[in-house]
Amino acid sequence: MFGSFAKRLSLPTVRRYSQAFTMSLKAISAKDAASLDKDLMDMGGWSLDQLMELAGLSVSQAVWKVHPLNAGPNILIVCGPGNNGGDGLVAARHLAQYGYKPSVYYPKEGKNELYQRLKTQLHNLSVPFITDFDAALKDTDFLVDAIFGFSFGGPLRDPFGPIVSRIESSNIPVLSVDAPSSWDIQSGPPKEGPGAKFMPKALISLTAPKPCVKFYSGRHFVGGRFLSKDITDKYGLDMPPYPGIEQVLEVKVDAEGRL
Ligand SMILES: NC(=O)C1=CN([C@@H]2O[C@H](COP(=O)(O)OP(=O)(O)OC[C@H]3O[C@@H](n4cnc5c(N)ncnc54)[C@H](O)[C@@H]3O)[C@@H](O)[C@H]2O)[C@@H](O)CC1
Ligand SMILES: [K+]
Repeated sequence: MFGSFAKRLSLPTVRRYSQAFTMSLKAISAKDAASLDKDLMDMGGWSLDQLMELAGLSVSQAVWKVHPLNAGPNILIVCGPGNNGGDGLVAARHLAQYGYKPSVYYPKEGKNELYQRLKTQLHNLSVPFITDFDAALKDTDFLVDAIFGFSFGGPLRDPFGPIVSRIESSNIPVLSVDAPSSWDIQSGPPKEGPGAKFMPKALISLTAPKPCVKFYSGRHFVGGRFLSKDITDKYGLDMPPYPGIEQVLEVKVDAEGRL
């Protein structure tokens, strides 16, 4: 029953503060990532709210590490219609609490009532929901790509093609949540069109890296500290050695970026 579904990333180096040590981390396919989520909720006693809260908290901490407050407070969080977008909404709330000035671009809102509650929380913190994306980009110091995660598939449908193109052609540093949006979860960046040249400055993989990280060459974090041993055993994953109270851990795939 507890088969190993995951592939091994070859010898990523895990940086732990100033200590560097080597470990192996395994990737999880999109199908297994969805199944793992379901297991956590159906059998593990978790609710989606809880998972999203921890995921979004990790995203906010990764922003802090890549783009500390003194590097510029204006963070634009671009949210998609699914749970990846939900992680972005949670992260926006934490970033506001840390003293950043986040704003959210949410061009196609998800239907889940959870997203509406997250929106209410942001309204209560006076976090703006912008509609003029081009104008917002001019005032943005750092961008969080929470458009699509492991359920993305196929060519980008509107309005997201032009949105990804604008992000790609801007010089704004980006943190992508779970996967660079527009990238196939298995086979990485599209050969042409929006996203073909998209290489975010940073990526946070939630739970475990997805296979597309072998095409990725920026700073890479893992987050989403909700795994238990039965789940890591079932999916053949590693428990990331998060130091102390940290919600994120920076990892480095080897120079060839091989899985
Ligand atoms: N265990 C975990 O790792 C957790 C993951 N979470 C997040 O949940 C994400 C997965 O969420 P979902 O399954 O809701 O899916 P996503 O948020 O990845 O995307 C689903 C949405 O994207 C749309 N979409 C898919 N392909 C498209 C295309 N080609 N063009 C336009 N729209 C497209 C779908 O219609 C759907 O609305 C993860 O990547 C992660 O960010 C957390 O929220 C909860 C815990
Ligand atoms: K993303």
